[in-house]
Amino acid sequence: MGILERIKEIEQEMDKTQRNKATEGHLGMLKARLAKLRSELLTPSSGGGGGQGFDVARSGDGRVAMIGFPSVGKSSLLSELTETESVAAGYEFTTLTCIPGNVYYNDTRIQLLDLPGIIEGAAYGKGRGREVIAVARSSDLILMVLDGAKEGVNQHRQILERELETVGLRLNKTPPNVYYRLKKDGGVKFNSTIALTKLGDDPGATVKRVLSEYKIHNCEVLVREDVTVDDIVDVVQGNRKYVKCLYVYNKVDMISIEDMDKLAREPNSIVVSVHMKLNLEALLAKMWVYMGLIRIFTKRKGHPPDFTDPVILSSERSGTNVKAAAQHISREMIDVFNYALVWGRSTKHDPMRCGLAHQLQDEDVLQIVPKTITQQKRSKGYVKIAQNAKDALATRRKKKPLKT
Ligand SMILES: Nc1nc2c(ncn2[C@@H]2O[C@H](COP(=O)(O)OP(=O)(O)OP(=O)(O)O)[C@@H](O)[C@H]2O)c(=O)[nH]1
Ligand SMILES: [K+]
Ligand SMILES: [Mg+2]
Repeated sequence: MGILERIKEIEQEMDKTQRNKATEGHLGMLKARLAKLRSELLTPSSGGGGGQGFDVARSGDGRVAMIGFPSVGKSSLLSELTETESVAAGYEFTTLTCIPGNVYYNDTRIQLLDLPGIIEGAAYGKGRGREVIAVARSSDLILMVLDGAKEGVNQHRQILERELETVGLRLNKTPPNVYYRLKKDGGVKFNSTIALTKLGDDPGATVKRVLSEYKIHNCEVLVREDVTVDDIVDVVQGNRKYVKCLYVYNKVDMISIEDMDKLAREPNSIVVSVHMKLNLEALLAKMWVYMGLIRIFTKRKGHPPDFTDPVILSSERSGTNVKAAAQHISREMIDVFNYALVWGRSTKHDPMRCGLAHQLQDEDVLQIVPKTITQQKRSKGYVKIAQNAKDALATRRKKKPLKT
C-alpha cells in the first residue's frame, strides 16, 4: 500500500472512532501514525530541497512567501511591491516557479516570493503543492493571499490552512508548553503542573500510547498547559514549523464597503486592492510588525549615532536583545563585551547601562563598551587560574579521594 492509501485508511478509522474520554488514547495513537506518514511526504525520496525553479537563495533581512489559490493576485502584488515583474493574467496557474523580489521598507530589505497557486490536495503532491509548501516552510512570514471578491473566500482560507497544517506548519501559534527529553532508560516519566482536561480519563496513558507509536519507552514529559493530543503529537514528532501568517484579502475593489469591512475584521487579516493600490502601505507596515523586525542604530564613543545603516534584528529569528545585536556586529564582540549604553524606547533613562540580555526596541541607539585591555587580560588570566585549580583538584582526587 502506498503512503496516500495508508493515510486515507487511518483518516477513515479516525472518522469511525467515537470521540470520548475513553478513546482519547486510541485516537492519539492514530494521530501519531498519521503525523509520521505525513512527515514522510515532506521528504520526497528525490533528494528533497526546493526542486527545480524553487531553490531561490535567501537574501535580505527576512523572507516572505505568498501562498494562495490560483489567480488571487499574487503576481500582481509582487509586481506592485517590488522591482520584479511577475506575469499576471486572467487564467489559473500563470506562475509556475518561485519568483523573488525585494521590498524596501523602514531601512529593511525583505525578500518577497511569488509562487504558483495551490489547490486542495497540495500537501499530498497535487500540482506543485509540495514545492510551494517547502518554500513556505523556509520563510519568516507567510502571506496567505485570498480573493476577497470570491464567494466562500473563508472556505478557501480554511482549505489552505488545512493543507499547511497537514505538512507540519503551525500558523500564528506558539509551541505547546511541554518539557520533553529523551532518556536512555528509566521508562516514561509523565507529570503535569496543571489539570489536563483534553487528554481523556488517564492523560498519562494517552501520552504513553502516542510515545509507543514512536517506539519511545524512556523519556521525561512535563506538561505545563492544558494541551490536546495533537499538541503531544507535535512535541514528539518534533519537525513542526511555527510561523506567522498574515491573511491578505485582495480585489476588494469588487465588493461593497460592508463586505470589505467584514473581511477586515477577520483575525490576522488585511484588505487590499492591487489594482486600486489600496492599503498597500498598511500591508507593508503590518508585514514588518509580523516579522518582528527592529532597527538598531549603532554609535561609537564620542561620535554621533550612525542613522544610515542600522542593524536589523527579528524577534522571529535572531531575537532582539543586546546579545543578538552584538553578534550581528561581529562574532568577537561577545568576548570583549563589558556593557552596553542604550538610548531609546527600551530604556528608563538615557543612556541606560545594559547587559547582553536587555531587550531592544525599534530605533534604539546602541553603544557597546568593550572591556579594557587590562580587564580582558585579567579575565583571561582568571579563566586560566580557575582551570589550573580545577585540574589540580582532579589530579589530587584521582590520587587520593577527598574525605567528605
Ligand atoms: N479586480 C481586481 N483584479 C485583480 C486585482 N489584482 C489582480 N487582479 C487580477 O486577477 C487576475 C490574476 O492575477 P495574478 O496576479 O495572475 O494572480 P496569481 O495569484 O499570480 O495567479 P497564478 O499565478 O495563476 O496562481 C488578473 O487578471 C489580475 O489582473 C485587484 O486588486 N482587483
Ligand atoms: K493568474
Ligand atoms: Mg501568479
